[in-house]
Amino acid sequence: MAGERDIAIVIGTRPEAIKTAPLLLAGGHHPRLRLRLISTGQQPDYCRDALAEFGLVASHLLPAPRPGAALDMLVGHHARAIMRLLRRAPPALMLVQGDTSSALAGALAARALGVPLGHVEAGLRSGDLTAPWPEERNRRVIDALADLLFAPSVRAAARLAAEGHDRTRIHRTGNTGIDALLWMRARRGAVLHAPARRLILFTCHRRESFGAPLAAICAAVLRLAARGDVEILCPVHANPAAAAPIRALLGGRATIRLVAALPYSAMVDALAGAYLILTDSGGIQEEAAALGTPTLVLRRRTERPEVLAGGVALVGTDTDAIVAAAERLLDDPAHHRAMQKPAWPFGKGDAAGKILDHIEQYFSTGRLRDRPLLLGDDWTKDGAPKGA
Ligand SMILES: CC(=O)N[C@@H]1[C@@H](OP(=O)(O)OP(=O)(O)OC[C@H]2O[C@@H](n3ccc(=O)[nH]c3=O)[C@H](O)[C@@H]2O)O[C@H](CO)[C@@H](O)[C@@H]1O
Repeated sequence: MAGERDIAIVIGTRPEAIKTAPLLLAGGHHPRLRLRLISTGQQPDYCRDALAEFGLVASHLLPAPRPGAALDMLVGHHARAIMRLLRRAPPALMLVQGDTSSALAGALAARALGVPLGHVEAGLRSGDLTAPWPEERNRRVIDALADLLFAPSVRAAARLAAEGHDRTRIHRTGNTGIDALLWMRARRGAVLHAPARRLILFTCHRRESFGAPLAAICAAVLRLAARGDVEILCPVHANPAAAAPIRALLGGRATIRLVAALPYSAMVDALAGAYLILTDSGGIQEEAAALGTPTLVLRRRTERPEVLAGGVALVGTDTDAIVAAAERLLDDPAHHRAMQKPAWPFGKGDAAGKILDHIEQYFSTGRLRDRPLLLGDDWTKDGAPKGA
């Protein structure tokens, strides 16, 4: 259509597919923006399956890197492939989501092509470059390269301002992961809680968990499984570095179900129906907070401290600490009820529409808003969030 702006969205992994789906759904019939998805091939099957859950297909699938390529080699591989695809007809704007190698590659390619860049989920920080690695590094670099910073929370927007980013580029939109969660929940049936044996949903796939931390986490899971009053469901990530030890340590137990990665629809059912969630995932922290499912985060650090006010607790990777926190939730109904508090620090599911509005404004005014978004009823004069 004449006058349409071409927006290229780069994705590479399952969470990126899930978190960009709402943008495609919201922008599907936009009169002035034409959105298309470029899948880098970092996790092609996960992306294809996750998009299919929303009735979506990527417009382009780039050649996958050779198996076993080192993580930082992926960035160069994906960036070159993106530039080869776009250099003859660069888009009006590129969007990347989150903090993966594909997201960093998309940001570098946008800069090399001279194309404006938007970052969805900008400003998440753990404050530790080693945890999570390389995501903390990736998102800091992407934010330094981006023209539009879509912050998922008040804290993330404040962090960007504190880092000196131009406040007129910072837009507090909420996270599209909540849009995806609510979209899927609206299409699923009522939540079925297992009356007799309570469901514990367990996922673990982060690089910094590999080795001793993962062994300690699995030792905690085995102790909980031995109680006899819980059923543990563990969707095993395709990454062999996570899958092999989990299968070796947890396989063959009657009360532990190891399954392949769940379709997003089934995952949302499990998140809503679980009595307790044990996870080192990032997105699941946001989803669990919104659903009010008590969750123990199996990490040293989280870039989502906003969720810790509700029913999500950071417990680390020590076996005894995980067992103690889980058993308190299993044996103290009042404590479990107190943790069943939905919290919405990452928005109410309208982030995609806000992002598209800001993109349109960027094009229509040719520059960003005059009045920095950070001043207003949520913010003090020096840009700190009120009550933070
Ligand atoms: C440092 C960090 O935290 N970075 C995060 C990381 O994503 P993550 O840690 O959230 O990754 P996963 O846990 O793999 O995916 C989670 C999604 O997948 C769904 N799911 C899970 C298991 C399954 O069997 N079936 C599913 O459907 C689940 O409900 C959820 O929506 O990278 C993203 C992209 O850059 C970032 O945005 C995000 O901050």
